[in-house]
Amino acid sequence: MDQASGLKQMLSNMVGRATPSSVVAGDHQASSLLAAAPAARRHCRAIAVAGGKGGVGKSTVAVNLGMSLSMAGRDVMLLDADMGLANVDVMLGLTPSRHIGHLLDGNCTLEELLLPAPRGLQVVPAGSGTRRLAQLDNGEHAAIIRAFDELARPPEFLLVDTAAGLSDNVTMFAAAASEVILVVCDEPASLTDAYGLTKVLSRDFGVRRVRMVANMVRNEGDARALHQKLARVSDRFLDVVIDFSGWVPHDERLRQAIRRQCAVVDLWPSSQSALAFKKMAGVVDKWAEPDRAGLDRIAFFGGRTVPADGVPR
Ligand SMILES: Nc1ncnc2c1ncn2[C@@H]1O[C@H](COP(=O)(O)OP(=O)(O)OP(=O)(O)O)[C@@H](O)[C@H]1O
Repeated sequence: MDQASGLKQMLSNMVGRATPSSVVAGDHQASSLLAAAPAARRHCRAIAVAGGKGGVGKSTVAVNLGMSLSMAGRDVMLLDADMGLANVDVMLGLTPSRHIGHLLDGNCTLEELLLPAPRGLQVVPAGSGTRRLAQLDNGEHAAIIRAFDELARPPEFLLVDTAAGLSDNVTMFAAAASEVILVVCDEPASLTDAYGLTKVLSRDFGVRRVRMVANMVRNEGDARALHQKLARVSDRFLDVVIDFSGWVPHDERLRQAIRRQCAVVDLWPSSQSALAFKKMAGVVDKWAEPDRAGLDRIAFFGGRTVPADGVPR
């Protein structure tokens, strides 16, 4: 067994045995957006938003992309996976009374954790200032992943806002997701950290494709140049494709929205950054179904679909 298969097997085993008693399927809060869902079966997919470096805009992209998909009529959850240093709830002005630690301790179900955010988005908060959450072991990460996979009615999209760095906290969630968005900005440390994360995901977890989003750039030319820099090195040394999946301009409106604890796509939908997120959501919505081969049960929703009647198969 090679290293990647060994790790996958290990994670798979953990997923199989680590579910806390509280992590059970229950009633999913009805989403009014379902009315907008097409009659066809809806696919459920998890998208990890990562980047390696701190401060590059991972949470910003996760929140605004998630809300843009929600505004387009999709059923979207956002998991704040920056355990112990959560900030999605702060960015959106939400006041959670419970967090993922309560789920792991068996004190609530995942459904009870869901916090309604504006525009139909549902947020799963991670605790802040909680050392225990910052030190979760892989069994606990696996239990969180499994809780989503056991939802009676999974969402169409789960956005997972990951932490900075290369810890298991990041790699577990990114490896379980069907897609990884790599947020990169035009700084050497952002490029090297993004490359480092891609290397670990490809070498140790068999990830074969990541999607790069350039953030805080001046224009599309700069964004594509940034992508070229990263793709050139990874083409040479790694067995992974880095797709260009969009760019977000540096936008003072976005900063102002954050200060007001709002998503810019909600507060100023005509701003440059909001338009970029809207366009990105259109691209993400059209991504082909991920190839789940070899991912076994380490899965946020692997292969699951929900038909328009809401009854999972
Ligand atoms: N497109 C943008 N235009 C202007 N400012 C931005 C943009 N994207 C992000 N920022 C600024 O960068 C800050 C950091 O963004 P964010 O918190 O999303 O980064 P992060 O990668 O999630 O950080 P961490 O790893 O520390 O959680 C934001 O508070 C915001 O002020």
